[in-house]
Amino acid sequence: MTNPKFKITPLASTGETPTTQWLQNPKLRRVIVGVGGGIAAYKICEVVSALFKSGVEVKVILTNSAQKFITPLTLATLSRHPAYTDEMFWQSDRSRPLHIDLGEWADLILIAPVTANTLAKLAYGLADNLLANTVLASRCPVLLAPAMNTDMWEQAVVQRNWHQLLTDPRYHGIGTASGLLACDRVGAGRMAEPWEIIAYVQSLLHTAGQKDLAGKQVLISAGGTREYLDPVRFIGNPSTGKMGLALAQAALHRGANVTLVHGLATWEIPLGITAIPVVSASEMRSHMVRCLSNADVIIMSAAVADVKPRDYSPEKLAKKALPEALPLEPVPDIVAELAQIKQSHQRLIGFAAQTGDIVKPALEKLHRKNLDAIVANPVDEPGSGFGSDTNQAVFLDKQGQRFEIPPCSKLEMAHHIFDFLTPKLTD
Ligand SMILES: Cc1cc2nc3c(=O)[nH]c(=O)nc-3n(C[C@H](O)[C@H](O)[C@H](O)COP(=O)(O)O)c2cc1C
Ligand SMILES: CC(C)(COP(=O)(O)O)[C@@H](O)C(=O)NCCC(=O)NCCS
Ligand SMILES: [Mg+2]
Repeated sequence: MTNPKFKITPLASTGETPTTQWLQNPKLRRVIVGVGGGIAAYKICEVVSALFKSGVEVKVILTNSAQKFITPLTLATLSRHPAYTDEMFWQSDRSRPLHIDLGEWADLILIAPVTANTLAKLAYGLADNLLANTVLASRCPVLLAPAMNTDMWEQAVVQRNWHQLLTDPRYHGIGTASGLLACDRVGAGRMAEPWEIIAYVQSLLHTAGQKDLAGKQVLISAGGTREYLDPVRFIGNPSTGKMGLALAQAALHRGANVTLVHGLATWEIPLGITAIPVVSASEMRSHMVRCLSNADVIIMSAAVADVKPRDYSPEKLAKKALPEALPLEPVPDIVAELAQIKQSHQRLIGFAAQTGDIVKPALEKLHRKNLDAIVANPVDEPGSGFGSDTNQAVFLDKQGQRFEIPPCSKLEMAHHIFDFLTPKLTD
């Protein structure tokens, strides 16, 4: 059965987790979801449903233990395919072994939750069930999202298996979060959330699992800055940092080490990203300058307030004490300063949020601030700019190359930018 391409209505934002990022035209679209026997398996129903709705074709394999937690019927119904189990693995009415068919079919295998048991099997190449056999009978990328009790996760043998597996370029790992576990412990071992897993899958379908940013340091600024007049009033802008978040996710999923300096993000930070929250432009400046020396790629997608109130009152000003005209002064021009102090091998990309003609002012900013490239972003078009989950842009570089990024998810736009930049990076 083929999967009709559904038109996706973006999920409503809760303001706490980023909404799911969709790729409109993933190059690859066949995903096997392998489910291990852990309580976090309950979250995989949402992943399977969301992937199906995004136009991805999904087939699910459940281990015997997974079936103690969720049923094959649920996952068969959500994926619109049979849910595959060890019982089917041993059936004698097939013309070809099931694990060979499934292994050849898959563009990507997601295993979530990965149990300590399945991790050990994968690390040692054991193959005593349908899932492990399918992994060995395929060559596509494998994305692992482990979940377990903290003591289990922190066992030397489990950590050894985890790190061992990730040395194989085929494997991508999301790692675990710290927080409340089902055994009431608070610690490491929580599975990544569905929105993180889904974005990772979408990225790997775009890149075919290429870790083309492995060993690279990517420094990104995101979100709006705030310049306070007193403790309750500020000059700011509507930037939510979603574009910077998408850039950070795309770079992470391509193997980079990512540092994200962000102004007041309302969303959770994905696992694996080093995040530095800031409020004002001068705080953002000091972190960007401090982190600059290690970076191979620097992307300034933050919307920095250009000016700040000249005077700051540490006490809330009474309404009647507010001045009629607010004296302003400029804030540091972060991108211009980074352009001045960066070395020639470092690539600096700016963003220009524009209305009306987006190209002319962006080109002017590219040259005036001596950037390597600029992303001209029409903030007055529907479905692009501040707060939206989609975007569109014109990418311009200082060599005069130019390409248009049509309306797409911010994650997809981030991948278009890295598709262009990455081959040009020096080793
Ligand atoms: C209630 C319960 C919860 C469990 N949760 C986890 C878990 O979160 N992570 C894990 O690695 N194992 C967990 N286990 C143990 C696995 O189910 C067990 O190791 C099983 O053999 C895993 O099989 P599989 O890797 O084939 O799915 C849990 C077991 C029970 C009974
Ligand atoms: C179990 C759960 C998915 C619950 O998540 P939730 O608090 O978001 O509902 C999360 O705590 C998790 O991923 N835990 C790791 C696995 C675990 O707790 N295993 C059982 C410990 S014995
Ligand atoms: Mg500006």
